[in-house]
Amino acid sequence: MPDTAPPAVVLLDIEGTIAPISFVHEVLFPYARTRLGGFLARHADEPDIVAALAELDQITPGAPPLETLLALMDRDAKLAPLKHIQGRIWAQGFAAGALTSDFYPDVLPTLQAWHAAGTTIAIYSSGSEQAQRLLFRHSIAGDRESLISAFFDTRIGPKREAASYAAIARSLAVPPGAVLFLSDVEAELTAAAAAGLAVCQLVRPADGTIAGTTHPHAAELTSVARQFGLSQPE
Ligand SMILES: CSCCC(=O)C(=O)COP(=O)(O)O
Ligand SMILES: [Mg+2]
Repeated sequence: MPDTAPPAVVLLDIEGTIAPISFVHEVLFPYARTRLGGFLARHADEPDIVAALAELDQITPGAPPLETLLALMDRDAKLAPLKHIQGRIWAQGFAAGALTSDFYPDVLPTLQAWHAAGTTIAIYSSGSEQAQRLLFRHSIAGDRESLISAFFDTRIGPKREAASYAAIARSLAVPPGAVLFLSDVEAELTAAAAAGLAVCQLVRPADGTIAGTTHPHAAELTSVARQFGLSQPE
């Protein structure tokens, strides 16, 4: 057992941490990409889409929105307006039953055990808050959104900047040291550690993640639970 108290809050990344990279890149991203043109044709006059396109226009002034969004998708840009539009398209896919979220097998049972033990669980992903909620609502085990107390996206700040993690701890009203952040990306963990969070890298064999040398690592959430004194699923 670890000699420090278990974290009060576990903050989790999505892609590569709780959901396979292949699901995000081979299912979600293509789903949004192929429907983007039709979506814009039907929804470009809705207030949230007008706002997202206006934000994009500040990045690439005067460029056609469809071309800009496709180019941003091609380089996997983690920009809030792109993420908002992807989230809106995925919402239609989930509602139609064309999409079901894919979590690693250890994820939902372990989150359930942590939640039952009173650990606060929060998400921090580049995906929009709406998209994050959809993922939990449409799990293969049914609606699991209630496991999660807070959802953070890049509106709170970039994932590779320490200030974002300090802002998340403030928003959760806990000291940074009470939060354990889990991600597959070393640069995100380094930023979180600089803000005073405890961190652990998820090194998922299925994703081919390479363990860094700086932070503790684990192949599954059950191993995270062992290392940090959190509950185990039954
Ligand atoms: C429904 S969540 C989609 C995740 C996403 O859009 C993405 O870019 C992955 O980013 P993460 O910060 O979770 O690695
Ligand atoms: Mg990730």
